[in-house]
Amino acid sequence: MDDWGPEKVVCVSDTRTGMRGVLVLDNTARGMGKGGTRMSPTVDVQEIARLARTMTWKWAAVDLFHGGAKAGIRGEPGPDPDHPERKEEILRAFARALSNEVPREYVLGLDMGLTERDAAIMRDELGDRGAAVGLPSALGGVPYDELGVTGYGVAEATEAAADAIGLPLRGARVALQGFGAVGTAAARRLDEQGATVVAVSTSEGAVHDPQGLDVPALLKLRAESGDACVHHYGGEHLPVGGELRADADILVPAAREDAVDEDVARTTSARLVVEGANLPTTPEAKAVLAGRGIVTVPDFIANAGGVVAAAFSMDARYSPFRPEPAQIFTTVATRLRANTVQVIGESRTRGVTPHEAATALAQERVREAMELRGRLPRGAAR
Ligand SMILES: NC(=O)c1ccc[n+]([C@@H]2O[C@H](COP(=O)([O-])OP(=O)(O)OC[C@H]3O[C@@H](n4cnc5c(N)ncnc54)[C@H](O)[C@@H]3O)[C@@H](O)[C@H]2O)c1
Repeated sequence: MDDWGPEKVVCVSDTRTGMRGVLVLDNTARGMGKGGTRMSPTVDVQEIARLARTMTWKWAAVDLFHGGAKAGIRGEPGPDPDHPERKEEILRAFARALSNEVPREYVLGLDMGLTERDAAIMRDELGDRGAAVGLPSALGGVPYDELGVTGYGVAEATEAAADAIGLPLRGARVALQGFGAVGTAAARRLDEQGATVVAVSTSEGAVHDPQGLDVPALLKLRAESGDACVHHYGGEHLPVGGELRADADILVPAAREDAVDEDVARTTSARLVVEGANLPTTPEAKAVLAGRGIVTVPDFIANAGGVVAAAFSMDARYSPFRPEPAQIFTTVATRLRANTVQVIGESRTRGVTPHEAATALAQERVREAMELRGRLPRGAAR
């Protein structure tokens, strides 16, 4: 709890189904609270409050008018063989318990542990078309991962950042960690942009070719055999993590947290790191990269494509028309490019890291909105 928020915390429970959950509205100065709904056995108020705060900064950094919020349901998200209806009962109980807040103050959505089908159930329970986003496409939802919106945005941010540091993307060598929803879409777009993708990994291993991998062939193998695609691709194979040490101009960690550690930061040949995953660089590594003059595009700037798509879904809730993917892609490209250039510029002028610059920018935007709405704490400097 501080001057930013949270504005409202609602804990809910239901003894009949055993449902326990929480909704946190963090800061709504720039617009109504929006953030996904997660289900995990360890959810607690503090975790959801922290994630809601992250959403406050994420929306402000991408300059879209929503505020920070997040919701969580405590429970096993997987199927319960002894009680197959249990998850649905819990989801319905959770949605009912929040009927005062949803959809006026919060819209249910997807995060860890929930699927599109779960979003459909919660929307059904509240009987309001506006109650949830993240719906299956048969109900008008936007399939972000299928479209590859986030990875596309990562590639657009990469091109803008490369331009900003005087490194033409055409011909630049890119090493990519992770070949899932984000990694595949980033690789596809980077290939279209003329970059040379020299290394790609999945949890099964990595493939490497200093002359450039055949990205369309790898994408085809990925569609056929998932993460095992790396075993079916010819050429040089590296162990998991080898891709981060490959000779490259640009590093795109798009798989997991803390992948770029101090050792990678000290030895990488890259001039640019673009964070496709959430929190892929340790704080120590960030400091080392900054010290070596290697520019990092922060996660909440580079992977905000999903957030932009979520904004379109929010807008489309009461419309009978499906949001047009072409319009989403254009907005993702324009916004993420502009934000990347602005954050790199500010980090140079202020002499701070891009992460610090991005956070400061987001905080200034929220502060300005609070001031305009008369929400600054008494005595705060105006
Ligand atoms: N999907 C989105 O729209 C989105 C939006 C914002 C942020 N993110 C973040 O991006 C990251 C990736 O998400 P995703 O949706 O692509 O997940 P995903 O599950 O679709 O794919 C993850 C990929 O990473 C690989 N991987 C896992 N551990 C690895 C390791 N140690 N080394 C190499 N590869 C490894 C997996 O094999 C898989 O190919 C996560 O941090 C996620 O939070 C995703």
